[in-house]
Amino acid sequence: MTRYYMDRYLKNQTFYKLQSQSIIDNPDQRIVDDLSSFTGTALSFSLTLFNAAVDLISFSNILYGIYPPLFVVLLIYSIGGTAISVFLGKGLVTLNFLQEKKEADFRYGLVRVRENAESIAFYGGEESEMQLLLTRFKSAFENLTQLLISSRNLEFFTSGYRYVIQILPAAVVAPMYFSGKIEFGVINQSVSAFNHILGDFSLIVYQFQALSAFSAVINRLGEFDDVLDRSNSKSLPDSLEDIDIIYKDFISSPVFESNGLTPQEKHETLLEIENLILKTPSESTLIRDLSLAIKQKDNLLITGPSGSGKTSLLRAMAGLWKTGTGKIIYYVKEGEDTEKFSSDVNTPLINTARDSMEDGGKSISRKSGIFFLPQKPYMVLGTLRQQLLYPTWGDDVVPTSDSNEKDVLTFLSNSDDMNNELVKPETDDLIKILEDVRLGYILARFGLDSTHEWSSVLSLGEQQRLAFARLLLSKPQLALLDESTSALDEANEVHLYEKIAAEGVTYISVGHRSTLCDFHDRVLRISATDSNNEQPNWCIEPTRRESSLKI
Ligand SMILES: Nc1ncnc2c1ncn2[C@@H]1O[C@H](COP(=O)(O)OP(=O)(O)OP(=O)(O)O)[C@@H](O)[C@H]1O
Repeated sequence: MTRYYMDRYLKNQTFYKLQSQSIIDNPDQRIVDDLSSFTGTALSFSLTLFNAAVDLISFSNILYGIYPPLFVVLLIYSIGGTAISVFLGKGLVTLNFLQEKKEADFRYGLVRVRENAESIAFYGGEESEMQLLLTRFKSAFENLTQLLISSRNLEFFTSGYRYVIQILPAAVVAPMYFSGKIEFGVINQSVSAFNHILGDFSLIVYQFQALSAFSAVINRLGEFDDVLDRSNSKSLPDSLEDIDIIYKDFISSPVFESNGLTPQEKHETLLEIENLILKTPSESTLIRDLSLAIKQKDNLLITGPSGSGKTSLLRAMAGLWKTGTGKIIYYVKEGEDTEKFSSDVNTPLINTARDSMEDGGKSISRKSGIFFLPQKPYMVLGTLRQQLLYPTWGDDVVPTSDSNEKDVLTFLSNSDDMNNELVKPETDDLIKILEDVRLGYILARFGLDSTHEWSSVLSLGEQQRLAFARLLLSKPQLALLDESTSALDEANEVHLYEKIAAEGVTYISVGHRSTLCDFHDRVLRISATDSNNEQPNWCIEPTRRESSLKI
């Protein structure tokens, strides 16, 4: 079940949608704790139910044989008891549900302190953190108090229910003994049979607290399941308003003659954007009517004031945001995704991003030789080698310490071959790449195979260079760089751009620095939208480098 839920959670960028739109609380807790309680409790309840059924069949015969009315009274008593306990304990389901949520919120608060330890320490924010955490803890504690009070009331009833009835079998059967109808041993026999049947009929009363916790778990899992289904469902059509991401065969891409200087050289288009209107999820327009084409080695710089929508444009290109209209067309090299793209040049197979991503839930970048470097460098948990191989050779990110482990837990291993096009780099290649991005010195410090908290032990600039090392290893056709050199000095910035250009990677960068113009051919300037003005809020200009080439 864990594998099944994680699969759907990571498919189609569902984890991103859940997080960015705050659709559901604590999915991690649902996958770890709720699944564990669900399977454990479901198993133990099934066994209890089975035991009760066998018990009931065996002892009903005995009791019914001794005195049938006793059996009927017992049945009525347990039905009444069940109804009262359901009435008394009905609040427990909600309280258990909230308890799970509040404890998970508290735990998440502590995780955030751990993850942002340095920033909090710099701010000296211990007191505020303490207050925030105490608020969360208090909320969980108060809910637990309510839960205990409700449980106590229910427990009073359950105990009374259990003991008050004990006198009944003896009281009913004893006169029969004194009148000589039955033998003495039958009194004991009837008390024992009575108690067994009472236990079987009173399953709900005795297990009410466990059952209410179980229903809270079922509610949380059900809610999670619905959200995952909605996010992954093929049957849900994208609204007509959505941005379409389309893949076409690279061969079908329009061929452009390059700028008059080298007429014999031809450049294929890698990306076309047609009439794109980009909106935030809250529907405010960021970019109006954008159309552009990116051909090979035609590097574009996107600039504009903070908050104008530069990163959002990359989000739309990555398929993370779909709000708006228009088309984003990628021309993918033949063979990059042979099972999906027709080799027939005349009838190139077109897929929307939705269809494409349904196939094993792979992201756009994984499918089509496109590499995104996000604004916040991301360091995976693991060794330096795993940092470098991420995400292109993602199956190597999880080391198996025990060679038998894979055979035993086959259902846990990922059968998808993540990238069979590219040859996996050897140790020497990794060392060379580190030196290429001027990170050779961290090898001496950490080695390739020791595990560290990389986002703490590496500076931001080092993490950005490591991200470039990943890019260079993946050798994509097109790289989308979101302020990915913002923490670097100019010398390193120049060096990295020269490296990716030398690898023949076409790139689109987002950035504010004027020095970036030197590595790009055109600039797309986005300005803030004005609700009174329906004109496009962007323009494309050649950079100084491009202008000087023309002169
Ligand atoms: N999940 C979201 N829901 C609603 N609005 C959002 C969301 N994420 C970002 N925005 C808004 O969209 C606008 C554009 O954000 P974006 O991150 O694209 O800006 P940017 O141009 O890259 O800015 P910067 O240069 O500061 O990085 C901002 O006004 C931001 O507040």
